[in-house]
Amino acid sequence: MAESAAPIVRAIGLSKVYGEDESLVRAVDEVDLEVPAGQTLAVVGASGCGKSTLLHLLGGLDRPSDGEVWLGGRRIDHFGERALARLRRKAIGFVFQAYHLIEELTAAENVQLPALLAGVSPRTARRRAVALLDRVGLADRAGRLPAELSGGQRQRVALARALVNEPLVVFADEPTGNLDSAATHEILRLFADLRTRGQTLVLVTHDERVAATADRVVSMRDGMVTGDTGFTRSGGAARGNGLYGSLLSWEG
Ligand SMILES: Nc1ncnc2c1ncn2[C@@H]1O[C@H](COP(=O)(O)OP(=O)(O)OP(=O)(O)O)[C@@H](O)[C@H]1O
Repeated sequence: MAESAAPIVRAIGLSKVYGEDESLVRAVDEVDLEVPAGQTLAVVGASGCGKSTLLHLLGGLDRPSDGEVWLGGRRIDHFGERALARLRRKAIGFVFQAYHLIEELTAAENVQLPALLAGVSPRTARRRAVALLDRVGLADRAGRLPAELSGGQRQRVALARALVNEPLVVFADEPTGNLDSAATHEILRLFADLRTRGQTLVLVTHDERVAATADRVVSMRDGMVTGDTGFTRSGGAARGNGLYGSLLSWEG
């Protein structure tokens, strides 16, 4: 079908330059990339090669110096700030190494927050949070503050939060970077579950165990893509609801 042909994430000649003259850094240098619906892409490479910058550009957290970013068939790199913020809130889930949970809010409140900000009713937001915390194995921790949770538990809350608006794509930046191997294993199990459900996922990682779970691994050096396994698994079934619901509501 025509709509399944458009990749969820697409970068064309994507570049980000910092500084100028002698201090000029090509953090991302003319990267072309496509991630079809339902695929998991891992981006690997040495520290400073541009992985996080690439992820930030793809997720609309940062603006490219040159090139194009497309999400769900729409070009987003020249969206205004408000449209970008709305897009991030409704159509993208982010998971960061440092969790970025709000310390004053309980696990359930942290998960609900992006839904409330996206205009979902409190009742629905609460229902989604309960279901997602259950899915990540934390139903019994819903009322705890982040400080009362382990690192692995915090990251599972962050993952539940990333999913609360049924995003088109989840971007994860070193999601296991602060975790021990048991907690890493648990996050990998949840990523595997996401793949089964057809969630498109792009993750940046140093960890070979994490990269090994992806359908495709792209390696970077000096801002450029220097290796690419290509997709090794045919695309999962893209979920109807979240996918098209998110698309339709971007500019709402
Ligand atoms: N705001 C900025 N200003 C100037 N240079 C920057 C900025 N952000 C990143 N850089 C530079 O861009 C390059 C790529 O950085 P980036 O953080 O994307 O790399 P990375 O591969 O994610 O590294 P790490 O694995 O250590 O997180 C580096 O040389 C970095 O110093």
